[in-house]
Amino acid sequence: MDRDVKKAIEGNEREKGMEAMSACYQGFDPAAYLQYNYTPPRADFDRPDSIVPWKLECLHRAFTEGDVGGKVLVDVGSGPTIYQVLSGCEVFDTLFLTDFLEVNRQELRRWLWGEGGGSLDWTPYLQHVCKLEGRCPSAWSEKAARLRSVVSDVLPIDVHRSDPLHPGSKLPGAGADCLVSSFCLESVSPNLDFFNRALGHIGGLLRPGGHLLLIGALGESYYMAGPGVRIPVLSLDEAQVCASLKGSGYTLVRLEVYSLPQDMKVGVDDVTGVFFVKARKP
Ligand SMILES: C[S@@+](CC[C@H](N)C(=O)[O-])C[C@H]1O[C@@H](n2cnc3c(N)ncnc32)[C@H](O)[C@@H]1O
Ligand SMILES: O=[N+]([O-])c1ccc2c(c1)CN[C@@H](CO)C2
Repeated sequence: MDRDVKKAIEGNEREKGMEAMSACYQGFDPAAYLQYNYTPPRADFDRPDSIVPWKLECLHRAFTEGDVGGKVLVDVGSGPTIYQVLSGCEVFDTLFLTDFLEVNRQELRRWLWGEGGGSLDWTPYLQHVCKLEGRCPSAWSEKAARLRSVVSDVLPIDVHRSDPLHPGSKLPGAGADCLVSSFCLESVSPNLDFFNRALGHIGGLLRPGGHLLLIGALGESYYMAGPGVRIPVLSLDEAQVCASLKGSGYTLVRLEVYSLPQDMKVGVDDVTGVFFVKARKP
């Protein structure tokens, strides 16, 4: 087949895949998503084996062990959540939160700068991270103020575009010093080729020597993002995650894996594990 024709077909196939995934996300319900995943048992701060405390511990350690630093932190595919930057906001003074959907960007703005506060009370999260930092949990309002003071903007993003951030919103300087992204790439990629390309696209936002903190689902094929809103997920295992990072040129610093206890399987997805990766872009 003629090379140009093949390329056109491939390009057309990619566009169709992106359109199909975008269509899935039109029903995304931030409040439901938060209820499904960010309330007990998955977010039970009295249970050492709960998923969210595990994620917060991984992030706290990664941001505070001394090798991560700079000015700009970008969270890729923030969704309606802020937990993923509660440690990073103490290290960086310019943060960008990003998401594909306006409903999620609105949810973030409501918590950050709005009156109503948002769909979830993040106070227990702020208190828990204060404890991890050796601070009194009552310092949670100072942490909230810090986060609000360093978030520079809430930006649209599409990881399937070679330049994921819209042209107008260029990052300052040579790009981000650190990227964090949780449950995004595998949840928006129809197949492994999309996943690997998206990993490459977000890598373009990161300066050489910068760090990537990636949280994701293992063994997951779908998740519910609202009543009747079923979103397909690329099912990954640890070996594939490591292979994709290597293929994207990263140096793996650490991979940690959480296996879900039975009572963390609450019927909103079929996830079997969660990975946490700290990697460095050479
Ligand atoms: C499973 S949610 C993860 C939310 C949050 N980071 C967390 O840890 O719970 C996946 C997110 O990816 C966003 N998303 C969907 N398509 C995207 C795309 N093409 N590029 C970037 N983000 C996308 C969705 O809007 C959603 O907020
Ligand atoms: O347990 N959790 O903390 C948690 C949080 C978010 C998500 C999951 C689990 C599993 N599904 C993903 C979507 O692919 C979203």
